[in-house]
Amino acid sequence: MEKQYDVLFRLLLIRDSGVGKTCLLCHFTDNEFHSSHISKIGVDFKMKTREVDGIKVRVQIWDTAGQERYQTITKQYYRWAQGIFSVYDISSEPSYQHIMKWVSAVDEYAPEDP
Ligand SMILES: Nc1nc2c(ncn2[C@@H]2O[C@H](COP(=O)(O)OP(=O)(O)OP(=O)(O)O)[C@@H](O)[C@H]2O)c(=O)[nH]1
Repeated sequence: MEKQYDVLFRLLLIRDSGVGKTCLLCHFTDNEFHSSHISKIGVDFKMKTREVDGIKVRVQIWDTAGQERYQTITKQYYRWAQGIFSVYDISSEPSYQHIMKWVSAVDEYAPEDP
């Protein structure tokens, strides 16, 4: 059977509820946009594979719930992420201002060099 990918990257999307993390991911993987907002429970992921210079690169992107009540669960996923995207809503100043809260969480739970 042909190898599906040569390298795998695990990436994570974090930050406040409703900033558009799920939409960003759906657009990247499926080129879709959903106008409804159903708050995520816990975590979910999508994958996309692209060939770069003859190497099949798969990205597995984990989408985390932004609501405070799920933070205990979602922070468990920081530790094995190779990259973390900090997403905010450009039309919401508070969502931008919360950056320090999320940076502190990354410092605490992610590996040294995510
Ligand atoms: N106008 C506009 N609306 C957007 C955009 N991105 C997301 N939305 C809307 O914002 C709302 C929230 O988007 P989601 O992607 O569900 O937000 P989320 O960050 O995943 O939310 P949680 O799952 O609660 O953490 C939805 O109603 C989307 O349709 C955008 O680029 N433009």
